[in-house]
Amino acid sequence: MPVEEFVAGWISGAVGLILGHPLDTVKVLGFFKGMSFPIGSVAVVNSVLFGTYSNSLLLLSSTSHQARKTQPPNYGHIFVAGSIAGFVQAYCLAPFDLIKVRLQNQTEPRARPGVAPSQYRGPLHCARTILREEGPQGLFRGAWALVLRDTPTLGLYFLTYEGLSWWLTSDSKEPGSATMLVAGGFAGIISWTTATPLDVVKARMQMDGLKQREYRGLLDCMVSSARQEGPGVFFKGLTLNSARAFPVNAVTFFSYEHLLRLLS
Ligand SMILES: CN(C)C(=N)NCCC[C@H](N)C(=O)O
Repeated sequence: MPVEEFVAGWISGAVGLILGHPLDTVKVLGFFKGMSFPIGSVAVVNSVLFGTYSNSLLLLSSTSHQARKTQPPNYGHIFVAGSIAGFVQAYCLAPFDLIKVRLQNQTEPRARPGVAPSQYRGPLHCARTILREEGPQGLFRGAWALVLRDTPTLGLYFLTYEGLSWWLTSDSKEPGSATMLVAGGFAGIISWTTATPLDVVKARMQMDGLKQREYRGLLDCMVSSARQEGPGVFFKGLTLNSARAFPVNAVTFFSYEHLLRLLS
């Protein structure tokens, strides 16, 4: 199994996250809060994402990453391989994403005189508190919403990247850096636009375990959110998601492709 895609995915994920974390935290609350933690986790999850995608595509279409640049694989294979990767990485991502959202939602990162201290002192304390108060399943709160959010949208993510790359590159040539940046950026925007409704539901399910449980499940969360706030509630954060998705994923694919060329 080629492992260079896992290594390139790991490093490119870290590079993309650093660029996008401030906007991601503004979407949830604050700025560079809680970035140290997702750097390690999102980089690993990105490694799982790109490594699983590339090896699934190799199994489905028997074309290696290098060969795919001269002969385009079947777009159906790309979508299925991307969806498989989306499903697998969502389970790896779930506990890390939950801790990130809980930390980002804290208004007071450090105790101040006269202000009630935040519930979590950091990622490890957050994980220990969730395990103690909500049990092991507490670390997977919102996991189903994450799986439903990422499985189809990551199929679309890789389909957009491969399709645009192929369309922007003249025959039998390797995609240039500008193509990687543009195709990666649009892959990010299109996938995050379609992911936003379930991204909203996921964040609500992840915060639900904090105090008294408000939702009886994923469907109840969707129905009561729409009933209380109108269908527009599912597009909260769309602008921020899209604004951060272009640069983050442009840089992610750019660094991934160039690292692969170095490593293989
Ligand atoms: C729509 N979704 C969930 C995605 N496109 N995920 C894959 C890209 C993740 C990238 N590190 C980012 O934060 O945008």
